[in-house]
Amino acid sequence: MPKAKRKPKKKAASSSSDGGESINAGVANLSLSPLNDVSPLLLSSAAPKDKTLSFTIPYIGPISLVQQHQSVVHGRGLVVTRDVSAGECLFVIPAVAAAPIDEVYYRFLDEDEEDYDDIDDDIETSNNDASVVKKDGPHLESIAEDMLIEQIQSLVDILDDKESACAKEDISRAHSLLNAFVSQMSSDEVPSAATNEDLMKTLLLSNANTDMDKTVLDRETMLNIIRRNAFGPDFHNYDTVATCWNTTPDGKKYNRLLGVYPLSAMINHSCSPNAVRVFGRIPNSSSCHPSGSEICDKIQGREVMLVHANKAIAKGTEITWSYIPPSNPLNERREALSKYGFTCNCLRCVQEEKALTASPLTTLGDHLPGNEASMRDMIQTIEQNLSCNEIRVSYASLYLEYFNTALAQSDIDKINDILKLATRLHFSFVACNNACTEHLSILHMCYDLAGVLHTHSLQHKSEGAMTQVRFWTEQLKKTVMTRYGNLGENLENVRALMKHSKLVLRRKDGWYSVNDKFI
Ligand SMILES: C[S@@+](CC[C@H](N)C(=O)[O-])C[C@H]1O[C@@H](n2cnc3c(N)ncnc32)[C@H](O)[C@@H]1O
Repeated sequence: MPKAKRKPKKKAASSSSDGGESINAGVANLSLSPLNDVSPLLLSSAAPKDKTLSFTIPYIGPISLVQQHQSVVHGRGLVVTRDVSAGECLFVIPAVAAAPIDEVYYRFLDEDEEDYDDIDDDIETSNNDASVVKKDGPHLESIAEDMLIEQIQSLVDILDDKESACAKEDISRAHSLLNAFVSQMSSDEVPSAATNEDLMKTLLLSNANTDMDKTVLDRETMLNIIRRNAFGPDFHNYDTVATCWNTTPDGKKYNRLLGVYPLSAMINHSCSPNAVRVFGRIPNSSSCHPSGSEICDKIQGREVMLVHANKAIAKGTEITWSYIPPSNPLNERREALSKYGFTCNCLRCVQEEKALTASPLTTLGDHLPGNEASMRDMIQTIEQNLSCNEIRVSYASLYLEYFNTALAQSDIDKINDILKLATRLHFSFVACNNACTEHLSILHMCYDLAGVLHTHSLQHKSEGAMTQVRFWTEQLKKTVMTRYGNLGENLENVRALMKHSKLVLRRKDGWYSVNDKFI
């Protein structure tokens, strides 16, 4: 199915001077009660089985927002306020505004196609039934964006209606949203206003009673900000979600489509980051204990972003994550990041540049897609001439492609060979990009292959491969717990999460490598 591609979402540079402080003030106002464990949020919409677990949302952990700080790579950024260990939760926040999945789903199924004709030029019709119109990814994306704008508009109306007794939480969300938007505008674009409410009205209300003859944040500007800052679907792009919704009777298995998270927009990029984010839904139960119970009612059933450290972070160090899929070579990452308006000079980029310059092979030749021998040649070149963690991680997609092709006609020698290569790749991921999507893919594959070797050894009464199985179980468990939190140290939870990530990552045609989106 041909797709009209949207530009990747871009995070904008921000030169506003007041946005950071306002958001900082917002953070200070949030509840700071001790967090025991939020990881059950990831597992189901039901209440956690363990009644002793409690958590506080929003949870703001050992982080602080700083501006023009020596340890921050650019502008504002988040730093940790104490030493943090791998897997520790840094913060958990709900979206300030989000496209509610249920409503998007029903609108997706019901919406009159003509409304989206302008952006949707390749609607697929079913071969069997010409009356069934199948809608595609761009169509779905525009529904999600429309709904997000509606949400934003309803928050704005809250500020416009001073008489109404709005919930404290809604007003604070509206202020957060304002800060998020203002922070994405340059200072000369931001009109002067006496109060936040006036500024919000000036920026967003079409009937604003202000001196401005037109709203500054019109629909197009708002869409631009959303596209640069909102977080879209994880694991999947809009096309895969649309396909699932078109083909599965009860296809509404996705939790979240598009949300704005102002605090997260303060995080700068690194190709070798120290943080990773996942999403979960707050259970519809009374088991969350926010500082105000009014907030608790409001956030039940809502999606939250959970951010964990993926390695140990020393006090005062900046928190970073990757804006782009991390397992691309240096030149491709640079090109992708140029759209965000900067060149990354993180340690991984520097090391990779050094390795490529020092080697007689400054570039690696193209491999023939699907050709096992040519992929193997390229991997051999890497292993013999350029072997370092950074290079290996940067060619992880090639390794994955090779593994998938080679495993299609697997024999035991090949499996052993692949496990050896994958072991090196695993440790390179631990060093450069611990617990990212591709890392989990590799680990699931190794775990499965160790199982195959073990079965083979039992059948052939050769030496058991149990040590391999134990090793990969431990590696997988550790990585899952880093990515998704400590899961209450509950092995059942870890298993459930491992099952979940395997389901998402395993495809009919092999292990999944992320091309245009990342999680
Ligand atoms: C989401 S914002 C991050 C917060 C930003 N520092 C601020 O002050 O608003 C993204 C912008 O920060 C800058 N940025 C992020 N990571 C960077 C990096 N590694 N090197 C240089 N600039 C970076 C870029 O201007 C990018 O468009």
